[in-house]
Amino acid sequence: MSRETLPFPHSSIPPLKPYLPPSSLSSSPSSSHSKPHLTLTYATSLDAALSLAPGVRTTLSGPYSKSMTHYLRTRHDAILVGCTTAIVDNPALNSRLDTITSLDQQPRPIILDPKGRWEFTEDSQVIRLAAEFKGKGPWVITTRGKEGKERGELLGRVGGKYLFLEVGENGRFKWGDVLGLLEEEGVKSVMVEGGGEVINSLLVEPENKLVDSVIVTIAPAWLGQGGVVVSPVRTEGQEQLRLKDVSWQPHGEDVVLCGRIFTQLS
Ligand SMILES: NC(=O)C1=CN([C@@H]2O[C@H](COP(=O)(O)OP(=O)(O)OC[C@H]3O[C@@H](n4cnc5c(N)ncnc54)[C@H](O)[C@@H]3O)[C@@H](O)[C@H]2O)C=CC1
Ligand SMILES: Nc1nc(O)c(N)c(N[C@@H]2O[C@H](COP(=O)(O)O)[C@@H](O)[C@H]2O)n1
Repeated sequence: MSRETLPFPHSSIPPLKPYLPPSSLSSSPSSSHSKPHLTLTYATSLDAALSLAPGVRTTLSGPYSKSMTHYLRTRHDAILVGCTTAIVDNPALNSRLDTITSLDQQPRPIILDPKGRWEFTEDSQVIRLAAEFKGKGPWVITTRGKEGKERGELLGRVGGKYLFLEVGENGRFKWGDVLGLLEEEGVKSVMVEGGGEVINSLLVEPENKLVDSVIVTIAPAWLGQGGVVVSPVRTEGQEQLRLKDVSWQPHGEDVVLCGRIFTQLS
């Protein structure tokens, strides 16, 4: 798997700015007690697919939008994915921009793993990169009793840790609880990258007050049926879920769509 460095995407930055957390958020310890800024960001095909199939890592972004995503990673305190993504993609979850000079510029990887399914080892990308100081040690959010002792020690050795939450009846964490926990841990901004279950569960949150901005890379490809798709369950009243304050920017062959969520009656 290629782990090349990526060029800093100078021209992408001005149009992204309105959708990003203020740069002072990360560094200011005094701006206390507000929910972390949440940016929902992912790459999709023309038929709303994130990947060809549930267990398949699929490249959608071209080089220009990929650099943009890696810039986004530097602009957030944390980057969050579901455990299936961690298991099947073995992601790095760091920023590989050629301008990175210190670990402070890297986001904290956060993995939602309520059942302790992610069997990471020292060979897992995110662990290896943390050991090499090319990324921060991951925080794994799980439920009490699902953590592993040896894995906890491994996390500790690379600067990561387990965090604990209770799940609701659906076996998932409440997003408000996840953000509350991250706020307690001093996280002021988080980019949620996926996968499908994470994104779809976030998009059906009542009134969608948790997502501050949405940045989606749309690649000029259809993946066909059977893929992991972004398609949230419609809520009572058949509301459309739409974006407002929308902007579109071409990035090579891809388009990057930015906006903020609002709901509208059909
Ligand atoms: N194109 C893109 O930008 C991205 C693509 N992907 C792709 O998505 C696929 C994986 O997506 P999915 O199978 O939908 O899995 P997922 O990555 O969303 O993980 C699902 C698991 O995360 C946990 N989870 C999710 N929401 C939770 C919540 N609210 N509370 C507690 N735990 C929660 C659960 O254990 C659940 O089984 C992979 O094929 C991956 O390659 C993943 C990220 C981005
Ligand atoms: N922006 C974007 N474009 C794609 O084409 C993708 N497949 C993804 N996937 C997400 O990025 C993670 C991989 O990150 P690393 O390159 O390993 O750091 C993957 O796990 C998905 O979250 N994203």
